[in-house]
Amino acid sequence: MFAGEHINTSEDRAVLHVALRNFDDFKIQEAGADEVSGVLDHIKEFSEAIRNGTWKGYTGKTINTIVNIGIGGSDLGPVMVTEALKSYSKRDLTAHFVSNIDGTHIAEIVRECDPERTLFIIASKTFTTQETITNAESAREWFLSSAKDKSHVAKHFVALSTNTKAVTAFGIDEANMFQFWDWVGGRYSLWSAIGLSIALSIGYDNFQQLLQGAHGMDKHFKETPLENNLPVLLAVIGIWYNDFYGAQTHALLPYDQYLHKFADYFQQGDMESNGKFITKNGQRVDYQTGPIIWGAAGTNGQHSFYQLVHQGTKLIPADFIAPATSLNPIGGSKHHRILLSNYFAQPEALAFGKTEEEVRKEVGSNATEALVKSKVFEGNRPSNSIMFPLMTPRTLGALIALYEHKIFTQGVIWGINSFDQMGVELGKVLAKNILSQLDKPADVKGHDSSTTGLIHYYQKYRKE
Ligand SMILES: O=P(O)(O)OC[C@H]1O[C@](O)(CO)[C@@H](O)[C@@H]1O
Repeated sequence: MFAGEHINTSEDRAVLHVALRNFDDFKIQEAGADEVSGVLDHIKEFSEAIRNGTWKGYTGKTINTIVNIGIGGSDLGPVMVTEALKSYSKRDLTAHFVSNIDGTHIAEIVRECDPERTLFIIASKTFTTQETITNAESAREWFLSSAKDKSHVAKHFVALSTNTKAVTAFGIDEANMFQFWDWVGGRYSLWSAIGLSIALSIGYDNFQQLLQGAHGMDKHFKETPLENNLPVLLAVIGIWYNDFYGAQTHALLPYDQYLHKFADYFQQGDMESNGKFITKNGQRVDYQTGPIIWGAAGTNGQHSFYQLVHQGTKLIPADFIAPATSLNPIGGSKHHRILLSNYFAQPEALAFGKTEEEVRKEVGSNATEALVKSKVFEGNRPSNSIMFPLMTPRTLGALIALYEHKIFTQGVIWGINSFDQMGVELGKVLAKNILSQLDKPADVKGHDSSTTGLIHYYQKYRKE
């Protein structure tokens, strides 16, 4: 990866998100790698102009709302990071994120926007993604219904993409396009121009700190012997439970409200990378690959799904993640001490459980056998605990890079290509065909009876 070899073999591409946060440390030979700092300068200049109010909207007012329109890697990273670093954000610059093709998503967001003061950021590596382009067109329509004049689009729409031709065809000025390169995978793109909404929200200096933190983890990953290498340790522990103990899922459980989108983010990061049954050589694997990633923040999960984690029939390895210090130490950090007492208690309960003997002592001799058994915790349920001093941009950068390299290491061990995503294509192709058949029942052809029946039902009951 660091050498710039085309390890994304199916697409014949290098995988160089590490080049986006390199700071001239590693020598990387790949077209575009020397353009990274130029794009960072563009991000700096633009984010400062928006934040200090020198960039004005079409009526001369400053921008107070940004709307990132993107999906998958062009959405989840910016959403997760702006939430995680909200404490560092410019509070009078509201950030919204539109991703879903469901019109409700954009309709509800633009309700909260003033066209004179809103900047739309169209984030799409390919600039062909149906959801993003449709949402962007609707945003432009909404904007022009107030602004009237197409020349005003330049003040309110920018693009983050590798596809200059499609961006200019959409009507966005090339000067308002932030470039990146095909060696940046979508789910590894928050470090690139796709991070513009992050820089706008937390400021360029903090964005740089985020990159620095990731770079620190890159160096650790590249230079540390395997037995002390954090991404490698996480990777092999994960493989141990996945491949040798039959664990189907892996839970990400941050005890930090700011990380409430962390599991969503790594659902794509991990499952789109390692959800594959074919090796790089085209063989079908005869072992398990990527786990199902899921999770939720804080103690909320304890009051919903932890019952199954503690006493269910499934083995669920989990990562518990927490900062030692809260950015909101209200009540003299009363909340944080309670939160952390739970963060410490849960892995302990999972590991050591409660024996039948202990339960008997607790419930007394009058308790029924059924009650005794229902209170037993078998224990021996595995978890990793990750703790850091404080949530800062630098720490978050390192934390994200830790998981990125964990996923990469697992992919290498499983012999799969963690950097393509062929599995998302079939659904897209079928949907395109179905879209062309939705108008008339007579057009619905070539499907199984279930699909045909469903489309006919829709055609009968839809109201235009
Ligand atoms: O940035 P783009 O090209 O719009 O793609 C969005 C997302 O779609 C995918 O290609 C497939 O879901 C992701 O890998 C990617 O992050």
